[in-house]
Amino acid sequence: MIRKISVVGYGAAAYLVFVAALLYAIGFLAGVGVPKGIDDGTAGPAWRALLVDSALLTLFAVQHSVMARPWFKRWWTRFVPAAIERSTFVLASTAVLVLLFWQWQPLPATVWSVGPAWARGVLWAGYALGWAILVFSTFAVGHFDLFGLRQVLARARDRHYAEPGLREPLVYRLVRHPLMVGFLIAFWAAPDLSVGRLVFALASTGYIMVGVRLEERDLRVQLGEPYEDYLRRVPRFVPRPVR
Ligand SMILES: C[S@@+](CC[C@H](N)C(=O)[O-])C[C@H]1O[C@@H](n2cnc3c(N)ncnc32)[C@H](O)[C@@H]1O
Repeated sequence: MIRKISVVGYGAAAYLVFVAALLYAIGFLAGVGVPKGIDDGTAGPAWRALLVDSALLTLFAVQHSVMARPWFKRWWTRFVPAAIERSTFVLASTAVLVLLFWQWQPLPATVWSVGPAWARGVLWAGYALGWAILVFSTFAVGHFDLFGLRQVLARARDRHYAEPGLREPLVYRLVRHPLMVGFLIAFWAAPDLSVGRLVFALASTGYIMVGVRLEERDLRVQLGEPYEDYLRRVPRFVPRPVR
């Protein structure tokens, strides 16, 4: 009983800290409502900031790519109980994000600053829309599986947890990676773009381009012909025009 409570508690704690980190990310990029935004802090030499920021972004990409691969999951579930594997992934992602928010070095020089109030309004709306698409897509593809909650609850009920098969709800019928589309919109819809935010947006966009290909390669193996068919029917990022 104590073991089951600990498993559920661990899963719930991992989920809650991740949600907190995601909320912080929204404020961090926008530079509002958080103690330290992406352009805050004392600007040191640009070369040092570039080095530190690139290292932080690389750490996130490596953690996310390696820990999400099936071969890594097979290996480390020999040490970590399968029920908390996803929650531990979520917790590790949060730890890297916190490190990034904390250690990010500002590069505050302006790349662009949009003048007209209406255009700024459109970009702020785009920023909000990007995050909304992202959150909506997590629920479409399986919010509770994605963040490890279904896995810990299955363990608490002595039920077998089976990974969900191919899903094509709502937005996943329009594009294969709506969640990443949400990120891309949020990263680029900036009324004011500093060099630091440009570095963040460029590196994240590059990583998304690589990350989705790794995910698709795994899903081809995992889901077989139905996924091959899905790849043929549904575009990666940009919906096909309605005919
Ligand atoms: C963070 S989500 C991102 C999903 C997708 N790349 C996107 O941008 O919307 C990653 C998880 O979604 C799962 N996934 C992606 N597409 C899926 C689909 N069509 N049906 C079921 N699971 C999917 C992957 O197996 C992976 O565990």
